[in-house]
Amino acid sequence: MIVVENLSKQFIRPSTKRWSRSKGEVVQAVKNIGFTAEDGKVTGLLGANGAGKTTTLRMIAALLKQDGGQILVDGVAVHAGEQTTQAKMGVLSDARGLYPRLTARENIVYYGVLHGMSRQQADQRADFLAEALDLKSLLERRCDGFSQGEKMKTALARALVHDPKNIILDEPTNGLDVVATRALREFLRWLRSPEGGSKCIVFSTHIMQEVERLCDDVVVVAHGNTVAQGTVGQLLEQAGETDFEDAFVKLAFESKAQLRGAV
Ligand SMILES: Nc1ncnc2c1ncn2[C@@H]1O[C@H](COP(=O)(O)OP(=O)(O)OP(=O)(O)O)[C@@H](O)[C@H]1O
Repeated sequence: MIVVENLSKQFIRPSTKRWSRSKGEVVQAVKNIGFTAEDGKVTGLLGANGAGKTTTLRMIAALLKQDGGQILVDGVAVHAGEQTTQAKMGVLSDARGLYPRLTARENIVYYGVLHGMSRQQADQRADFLAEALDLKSLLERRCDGFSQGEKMKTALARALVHDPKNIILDEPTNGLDVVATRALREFLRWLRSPEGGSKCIVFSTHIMQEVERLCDDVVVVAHGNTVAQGTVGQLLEQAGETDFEDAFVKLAFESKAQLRGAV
């Protein structure tokens, strides 16, 4: 289970003016994000471009230090760069970061060994994940030259090699065709089921269909803030709409205008 409370993060974007004395522009990427993602559920972070989804997921994954707020993963506080919570999490970030000279299997096994698995265990797990993600024909190929979708599937298998209880996915269907997207959706449904281990899955997206088809719970993020959380049905009701896209636009953009006005 992942609990996020009052999360905030700003960046300084360096000045583009060569002789400027200013340190740069302050970008408040995350202002106040909070939500709970439960075990056995798929929680979707839904927001427009630049809403703060990736920044939030990177803080949950302990890849980036927050300025304020707290994150608990299975009751343990996340501290950026520390291993404590990383072992409990599988993270697929936007920078897929595979080693191009290694085969898909070597990439997956290497990661497993880093997580304390024996080579044999990691090898067996690579076979299992390759079967589940339709990756078998790629396992012994070097990642150099993989298509976007092939890279994504390999990176996903690598993120799941140590069978983590919590799974963080940043736009996982990016670059996947319709067949691969369906297969991934099926696999995520299995992971959240009791047979698949009742995993806690959090993923970011701006694709409405994905949210409607997969998410048990949706967190609407706008302009660095959580503006709504609930099931698709609850959000439709809250917005007074029958179409989910209309509901999202209402919740995200009308709240965004209000939040901007409040600053
Ligand atoms: N390292 C950084 N330096 C400066 N600004 C940043 C940095 N990382 C993110 N930002 C800014 O923070 C804001 C939120 O970015 P973030 O990537 O979290 O949004 P997002 O919701 O994931 O967007 P998208 O759907 O387009 O990926 C954006 O305005 C972005 O330009």
